This record gives sequence, C-alpha cells and structure tokens, in this order.
Amino acid sequence: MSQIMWHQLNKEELLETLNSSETSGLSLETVNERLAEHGWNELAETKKLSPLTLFLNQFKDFMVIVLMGATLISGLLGEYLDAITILAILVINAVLGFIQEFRAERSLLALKELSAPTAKVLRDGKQHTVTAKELVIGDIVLIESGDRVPADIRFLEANNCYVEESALTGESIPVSKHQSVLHEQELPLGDQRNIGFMGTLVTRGTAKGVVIRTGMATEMGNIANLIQATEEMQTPLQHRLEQLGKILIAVAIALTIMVIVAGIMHGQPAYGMFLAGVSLAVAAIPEGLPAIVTVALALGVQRMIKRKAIVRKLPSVETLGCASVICSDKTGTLTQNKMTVTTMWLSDRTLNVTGEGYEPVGKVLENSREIDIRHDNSIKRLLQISALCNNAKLEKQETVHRKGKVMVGQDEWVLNGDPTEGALAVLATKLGSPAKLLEAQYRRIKEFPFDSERKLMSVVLEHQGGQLIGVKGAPDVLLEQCSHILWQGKVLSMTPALKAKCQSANEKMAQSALRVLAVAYRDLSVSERCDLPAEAERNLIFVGLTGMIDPPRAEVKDAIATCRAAGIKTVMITGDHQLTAEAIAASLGIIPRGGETMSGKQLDQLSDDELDNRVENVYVYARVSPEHKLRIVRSLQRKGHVVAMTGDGVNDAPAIKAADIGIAMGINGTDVSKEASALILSDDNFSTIVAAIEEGRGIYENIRKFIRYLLASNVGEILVMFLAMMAGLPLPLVPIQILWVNLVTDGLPAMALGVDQAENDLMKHKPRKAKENIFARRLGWKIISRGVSIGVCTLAAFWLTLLEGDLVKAQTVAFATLVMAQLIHVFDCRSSRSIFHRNMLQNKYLVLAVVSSLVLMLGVMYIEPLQPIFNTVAIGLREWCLVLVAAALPTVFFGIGSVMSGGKSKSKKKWSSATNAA
Ligand SMILES: Nc1ncnc2c1ncn2[C@@H]1O[C@H](COP(=O)(O)OP(=O)(O)OP(=O)(O)O)[C@@H](O)[C@H]1O
Ligand SMILES: [Ca+2]
Repeated sequence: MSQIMWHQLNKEELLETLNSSETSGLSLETVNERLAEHGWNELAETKKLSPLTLFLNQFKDFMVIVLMGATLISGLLGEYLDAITILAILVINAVLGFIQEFRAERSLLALKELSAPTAKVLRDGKQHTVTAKELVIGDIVLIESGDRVPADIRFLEANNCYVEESALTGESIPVSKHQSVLHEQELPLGDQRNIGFMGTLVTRGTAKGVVIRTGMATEMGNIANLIQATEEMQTPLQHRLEQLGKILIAVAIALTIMVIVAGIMHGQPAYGMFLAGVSLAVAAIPEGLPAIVTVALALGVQRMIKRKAIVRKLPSVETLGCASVICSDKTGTLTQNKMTVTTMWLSDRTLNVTGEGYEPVGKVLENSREIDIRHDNSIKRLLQISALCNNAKLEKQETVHRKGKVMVGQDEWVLNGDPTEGALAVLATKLGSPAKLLEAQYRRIKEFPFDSERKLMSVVLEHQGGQLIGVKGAPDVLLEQCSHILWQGKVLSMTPALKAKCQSANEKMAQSALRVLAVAYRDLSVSERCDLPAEAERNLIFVGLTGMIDPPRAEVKDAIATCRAAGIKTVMITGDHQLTAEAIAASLGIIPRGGETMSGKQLDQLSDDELDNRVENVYVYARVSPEHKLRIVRSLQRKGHVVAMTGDGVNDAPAIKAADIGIAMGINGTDVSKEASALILSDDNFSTIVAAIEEGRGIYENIRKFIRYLLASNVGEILVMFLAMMAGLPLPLVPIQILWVNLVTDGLPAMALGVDQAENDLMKHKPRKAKENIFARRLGWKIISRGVSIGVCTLAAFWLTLLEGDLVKAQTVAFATLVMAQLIHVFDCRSSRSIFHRNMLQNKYLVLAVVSSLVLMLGVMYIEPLQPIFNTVAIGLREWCLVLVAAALPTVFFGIGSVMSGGKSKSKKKWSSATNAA
C-alpha cells in the first residue's frame, strides 16, 4: 500500500481502498484482522537491559571483585569452606540487589505504559477511546486541538485545523490542514496539507481522518531511530546520594586500610587481616543504597498509582514533598464537571429548569409555576443555537450494573463530549428541541471551535432561507459583539440600558455559583466573507443566558483543609466568571479572611514587580487565559515557592512545564498537556494532588529512615573493628560474620523501612525546603551518635566476654550484639523523635524482616554443622543478658534522652506548626 499517493485520492476512492466507512468506521473484527497483519501502531523501542546483564552487573562493584579475588586465593590455600560460604553470601547479596533493581526497572516501564497516548476512534458506528497503539489502517479517528496525531492519517474533514509538524519538517509554525484532493505527483511532507503525520501536534481546531499508515510505516517511523532520546530519570536525591556514595566508599576504604594496618602491627596474621578488611569494606560500603532508593521511589510511585496519581518523571516524587502552592483549575478538578442547566434568562424573565443529570426530562418553571414554552420564539431560538452550536452527543446506552448477585442491564443517558455543551444538549432535548431534530433543517457548513482565549464558539448553518451564524460563549465577551437583542420576540437595537440588564442578570447568576453562557446569532448574506472567527462573531443578536451548576467534588473541601494544615496554599485559576469562581471558592474554603481575588484583566495591568508584591495574597484568579498561568507560576517561584500547577489545554503546556510540578488531567487533558506534565491525575481530581503530595513527603521521609539506618549500622560495624585493632584486641568478628551481619541487617530490614507507614504529623508541618540537605533536621547527628554507641557497646560486650579467655565465644557475643543492636535500632529509625513514639508492630514487613533476620542469626549460632563455618558457639543465658543489654543500650539511651528533653517540643521547634503559615 505504500506506493499509493494518498493525497491524490478523493474521499470515495480513499474509503474504498481502505475498505472503511466514514460514518461507522471499521468493525471490531476487521480491526483484529488488521492488527494481526500489521502489528501495533507503535515505534520500535530501543533495547533494554536483559535480566542477565542486570544480574551480572551486581558483581561489577570494585570491592566485591576484590573480595572474590581474595576468596579465590583462600580457596587455593585450602580454605574451601570459607571460600564457598563467602561466595554463597555474595551470590545472595547479588540476588537481593538484582531483585531490587529489577523491580525498579519494571515499575519504571509500567509507568511509561500508563501515560501512553490515546486516540478517539469510530468503530462499529460508535466512538471509542483506545490507546493509540491499537489503531489500524482504515480506522476513522477524531482529533482536536491539543492531540498528537496518533498515526498517519488522510483528512476527511478539517475545521479550522492547524498542525505543528516541526518534528518532521523543522517548520515550527503550525500549518492549516484541509480535506481536499491535491493533484501534484510528488509533494514534500510540508506541502501534504490533507495528510496528518503521526506524532505531530494539533494546535487548533478539530478534524476527522482515516488512518493510512501505522507504526514503523509512518513518516515518523522513518526517522524513529533519530529521535529516541533517553529521558533523565535520576532524581536530584539519587544524584546527591551517588556523590555521597563515592565519599563513603573513600572513607570506608581508608578506615579499612587503617584497620588492616593496625591489626598487622598488633601481630594479627597479614592474610587474615586482609580478608577481614576487605569483608569489612564490602559490608560498610552502602552499595545497596541507590537500589533501595530506586525501589522506595518506585514502590511509592505504585502506591500513588493506586491513589490515581501517575508520576511521569521520577524526580517529581521528591519535588512533590516540597510543594508549597497548588494552583488548580476549577472546572473538573475542584468541581465535578457534571453540568446541569438550572436557569435561563431572556427578555428579563428568569426561568428555572428542573431535572438532574443527563436524563433529558424536566420542566420549565417561572416563579415556581410550570409554563408552556412551545410558542415562545425567543426560547426556541435559545434552544436551537444551544443545540446546534454544540459538539456533545447525548446517547442512550445500555450499561450493566451489579444488583446484589445479578447483573442488570439498564438504559442510561451518557454524554460524549464537553460537559458544558452536554448540559446545553440535555437542556435542548428536555425542552423539545433535540439536535437530531434540528439537524434535518440546519446543516452545519463551518465551525469555529471553542478556545479558551476567545471564550466563544460559533457555527455557520445553512437552511432553506439562507445562512445563519450561531454563537455561544462567555457572556461578558459575547455581549461586546452584540449590536441587537431579541427582546420579547422582537429584534431591538442593543441600548446601554438593555446591556446593563443582561450584565446584571449574568452577575446575579454567577454569584450563585452558576457557570453562565450566553447565546447569540445573526443571519448571514451568502456573499459575506467569514473565514476568521472575528469576521463571524460580530454584529450579533443577543438571545439569552443559560446558567448551569457544577457541584464541587465532595472530597475537595477536606483536601484543601489538609493542605492548609500542611502549610500548602491552594489557589484557584479559572476561565470562568469572577463571581462564579468566588462563590465556589468560598464554599470550598479556599479564600481565608483577607484573601484576594483577581481577574485576568487586573492581572494584565500589573507589572511583574507589582504582581510579586500581591501574588501571595491572591487565592482566586478568574477569567484568565492560559498565558496568565505562566506569569502566576513565575511570580510565585520568584517568591520562593515550589509550585504545583494543573492544566488541560494545549495552551496550558508552557505553564505546566514551568511549574515545579506540572500536573495534567488524565480524563480531560490534551496529549500536549500530558507530555509537559510531571504528574497525571487519572481521575482529574484535586484531592489526588494532595494524596500525591502526602505520598511524596512519606517517600522522602522513608528514604531518610533507611539512609539513617544503613549508615548508622555501617558506622557501628567499622568502629567495632577499628577500635579493637587500635586497642590491640583480637578481631571481634571474622570475615564471614561481617558479611553475614551485612546480609541479614542491610537487606530485608532496610527494604522494609522503605515501605514504612508515615508518621502521624506528616501533613501537619510545613513543606521541607527544596534545597534541604538529606542529613538536615539532626539526621547526621543521629547517624553518628547511634553508630558510635552501637560500635562501643558491641566492643564492650566483646571485651567483657574475652576476659574469660574464650575468643570464639567472645566473637559470637560480638556478632550477636551487633546484629541485635541493629535490629533494635531499625525501629528507632521509624520515628523522627524516638522509638517510644511509634507502635513497633505497625509495619508488618519490618516485623517480618526482623524476625527472619533473627532466625538467620540464631541459625548460624545454634545449628551445629554451621558453627565451624561461622565461627560461633552456642552461648548461654548469662551471655544473652550481656548481649541484650549492650544491644538495647544505644537505642534506649537516646530514646529516654529524647523523651526527657521533651521530644515533642524539639520536633515542634523544627517543624513549627504550619497552621498560621497558610
Ligand atoms: N464549549 C464552550 N463553548 C462556548 N463557550 C464556552 C465553552 N466552554 C466554556 N465556555 C465559556 O468560556 C469560559 C471559560 O472556559 P474555560 O474552559 O476556559 O475555563 P473553565 O473550564 O471555566 O475553567 P478552568 O480553567 O477551571 O477549567 C466559560 O466560563 C464559559 O463562559
Ligand atoms: Ca552494612
């Protein structure tokens, strides 16, 4: 098929060649056949790391290689048992590391799938949304501004449609597309105006097209290998940890060398010292840290997905925890986006409409009495334009519900399209003027699609008597274009008095939280040119207003209160009317006493400096256009805020990109906004942002928990050996014991900390500063103090037992003390205050991890055949008392210390209550 000159075919030839139908699309059967034949509509991926490579990578670590070399030598020297055990431990270590990294990799991959682009397609006569991957040749697709063209398509219909093709042609100015036949033989891509190319961006308008090429056969597929850029997935924290890791390695190696030298000087055999030293280095270097961080991030991301937040860029998980302002759209994010028209205003009459949801059943009331509207021409005109200047489709669909144990089919009205337009479609159908009926007399010949800059939409309709323009949109904008008004059935000139009436009716409706749309029209002489919205939308005849409710989402009010307690400010940014916005903001508790609201017009009059001075006290921005959002983000950032910003349209992308955390809408968002975003809300819901922030904070704290645990453990491990060598004592731990301690303490317990529950005050303190050091808030002190005391206590237990003269017994005691001390200390790490502030059994994984580590430790102490391998003896009650006291001392001592000095007041100082900050 690739030889076909698609741009030269007319519609009939096109659909015949592709065996498709413009009105009903392909059948699902055909789709499956074609999928089987041509494969998925996707570009080939670059290669991934194979699991085997990932596993072998675990052994690439320098110290591990040294240790394996050393083991090999000891094997050659006849120490088979030692060599085999060390190797076994290294393999287990590698398996753990592999599992961690493999999981991390997998979850990152899953993330990509989740944010895969979708496409609207006509199949079996119905409109479906599918992932773009599922498209086949012949599919009829619908695209609108903000979409990426999902495959190579030939246009069948294009309304004011502009596409930006710079990825293919280098030309960054969008080109207009049309559906007419092009006759030239060879045409460069940029001139194929009736073809849309996969991956290019629709910047304006709407269109319908038929898929002519998919996957690697597309023009984008031709150059796919050139554009597969790898995205930076490392977070700032991971980056800093990598650096920290290098320092730690250097320190560990330096200390190890000192241990070895001191040991040899005090008469230890050189080879044994070398093996002990290298084992110590392997144990003390937190090589698992990056992997655990990735796992903690990835698992956190999974939890976020369960809470409907899809993270597209891993670094934003960290940034989320620092967010200090959330700028949110109103419609659909703070509100339900389920619109219902409740009020109409025309010719100075206010009419109420009954009925709920999308079911088109309801009555018209005036002063609470039902009225007959059948002969009212003004109302008919209002309904007519509302129905025809409208792209929403109201359909009856059978949906299956569960009632107890049986599944019941039920007819339900569903809406395909924009809810604002849906509400108008419902209104028209309710009151006897459904679009289906009207379309027989009025044929749409042109559309100027709605955009959020113009805040209007209009259509040109052809009927028996001629042509007609119907317009709907924001009343304040539309009124400016009306020279006449339909008043009690007659067309009058618009006077200032009449205009004032319209305005005050609009304001009155807006004040009661209604979203208000105005409707206007005019006749069009056939000779009149109207190619641009500005040419069509002028000299109009005003008809009336419709007001629709859009109830706030139930859970949002609490979410906003949570934010306030967490020191995060919520700002509403909306294209809607100021009074509507204020009414809704008030009901959600967004505006505190003294808080301001600002309109887009007012914003335009402020310089950047003036805006900076006021920005922190503005809680609602109304009647703004997308480009205002960028100014707001920048201004807040200049004030030192970490800004989360939502958006859904094409024009929102710059603001989303500029924000510290750009947030797109999963349901109503455009492809462009999603691509620009760091986070996608799969339910478009504001409270999901708050949930994500909470997870973000929790993940960061968990990372701090296990960094604290791992580093304190390592300080303890190194110190025991170091002090013993300095003091001229024998080795407190033999190499295998060191490796074993490392394995049982660093592995599972550290991972379990990574999925620990958050502390209760997580959302009760201010966000942390973006530049905060990982060791801030006394973490460094905690690592050193706990590490040193674990080392000292272990050494004391060793020395006390050694006084009896049995080295193996003393080494067993040291081994048990070190393991026990770490297993107790791990619980301390769960709290920023002390071990006594949290329920020890809350984290089931941790309890399980600690119990298995205990069993592993007891195993090598009490299973007789293992004793010679691990250099242990069975110790008795007296030794156990010593072990437990020495192991508990570091944690209990600091725990009591923190309780005595009032751990609460300390934490309060650090986290000064944030309530007054918001
Ligand atoms: N489909 C439409 N056709 C005509 N006018 C519309 C349409 N949708 C919205 N409007 C008008 O344009 C105004 C701005 O709408 P826009 O979609 O930009 O913002 P919004 O959805 O109200 O707010 P948010 O930015 O919170 O999503 C609305 O108040 C309404 O008067
Ligand atoms: Ca360790």
